[in-house]
Amino acid sequence: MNVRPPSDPLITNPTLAVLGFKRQLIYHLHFWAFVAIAPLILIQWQEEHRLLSVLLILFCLNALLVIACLRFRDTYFLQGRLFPLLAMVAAAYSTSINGHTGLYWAYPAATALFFLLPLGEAIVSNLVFLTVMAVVSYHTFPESEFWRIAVSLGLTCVFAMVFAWLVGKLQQELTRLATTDPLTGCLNRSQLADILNSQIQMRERYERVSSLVLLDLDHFKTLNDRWGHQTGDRVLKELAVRLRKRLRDTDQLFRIGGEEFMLVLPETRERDADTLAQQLLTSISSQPFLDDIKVTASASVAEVSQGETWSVWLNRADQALYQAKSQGRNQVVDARRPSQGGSGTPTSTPG
Ligand SMILES: Nc1nc2c(ncn2[C@@H]2O[C@H](COP(=O)(O)OP(=O)(O)OP(=O)(O)O)[C@@H](O)[C@H]2O)c(=O)[nH]1
Repeated sequence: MNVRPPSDPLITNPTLAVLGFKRQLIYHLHFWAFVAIAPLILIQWQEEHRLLSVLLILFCLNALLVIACLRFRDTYFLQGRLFPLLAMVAAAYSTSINGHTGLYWAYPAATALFFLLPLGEAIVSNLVFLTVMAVVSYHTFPESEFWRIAVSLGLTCVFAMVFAWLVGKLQQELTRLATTDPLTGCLNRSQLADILNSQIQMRERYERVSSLVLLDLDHFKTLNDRWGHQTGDRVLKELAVRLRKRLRDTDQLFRIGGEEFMLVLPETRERDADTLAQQLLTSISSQPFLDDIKVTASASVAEVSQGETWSVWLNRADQALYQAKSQGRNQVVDARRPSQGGSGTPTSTPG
């Protein structure tokens, strides 16, 4: 898991907000576990439980390393795998030699697993842990107590699992809500910079070329005025469906303004993006929306160029779209390259 911390306290990217939450959780679990466990090293050492003391020393060292890596290197040391392993082994061993005083630690250990490991891994680890604890308890405590321990520890695991599962689902749902446009289901602007930047990196590192298409409905204000805002909304919804039908799984569709959409097309040269844009404009103009509303759109195409930033790339596409509008609409204009002077290249107008 990448746990790069958000440097800006006013985060606008939902993915970064979730990473920030996970980072805090990992940080606090390790910090407070360290505070609670460190004194026990001395106590167990004085009681001549050397092996347990060594396990606790390893646990505390791991906690310190995780905290230091998060703080100074923005990485998650060994992906948090050592905490659950050491906590489970130490709790089981401590129960076998200390009885109840060791058993108490099994409860926080079982709970912590669900917040540190991916859910599937946490469930498997906890099943192993429960089995080990059941065997140890069976040999350490009277039978009546063994059942109480098995059921109460099992119930603790179920509660923690349900809670962690729901928090995970809530995170996913909130991220989805924050990254998509509720009307059309397209991506909104929140991840625009990240996604364009990732295409730029593909260009810089692997010479893989992506293009973007901006598409804007023509005279949408007139449509709204004539048919009403709700009908306008339904047209936008239908437009998103038509666009999505024509795209590949790897393409991404954004709604970046009222009636303006952006398509990010990985591994696509300007020529092919232009062909696609032409086909999209034809599919919009040739078939009326909601059965009898005729609509046209204008589009621009821009292939990413060496060394440009996402905002320059988008700005080139914007200029070309402006040109398509000013030249009469219902047409595609290819953006001029940074090295080229003059204006963009108009391509054919759909029939
Ligand atoms: N129905 C609906 N209308 C919207 C929404 N968002 C923005 N609009 C409207 O879209 C219209 C955009 O108008 P303009 O920017 O003038 O663009 P246009 O009329 O399409 O003109 P050109 O782009 O120059 O062809 C405005 O009337 C906005 O109110 C929306 O979510 N639903």
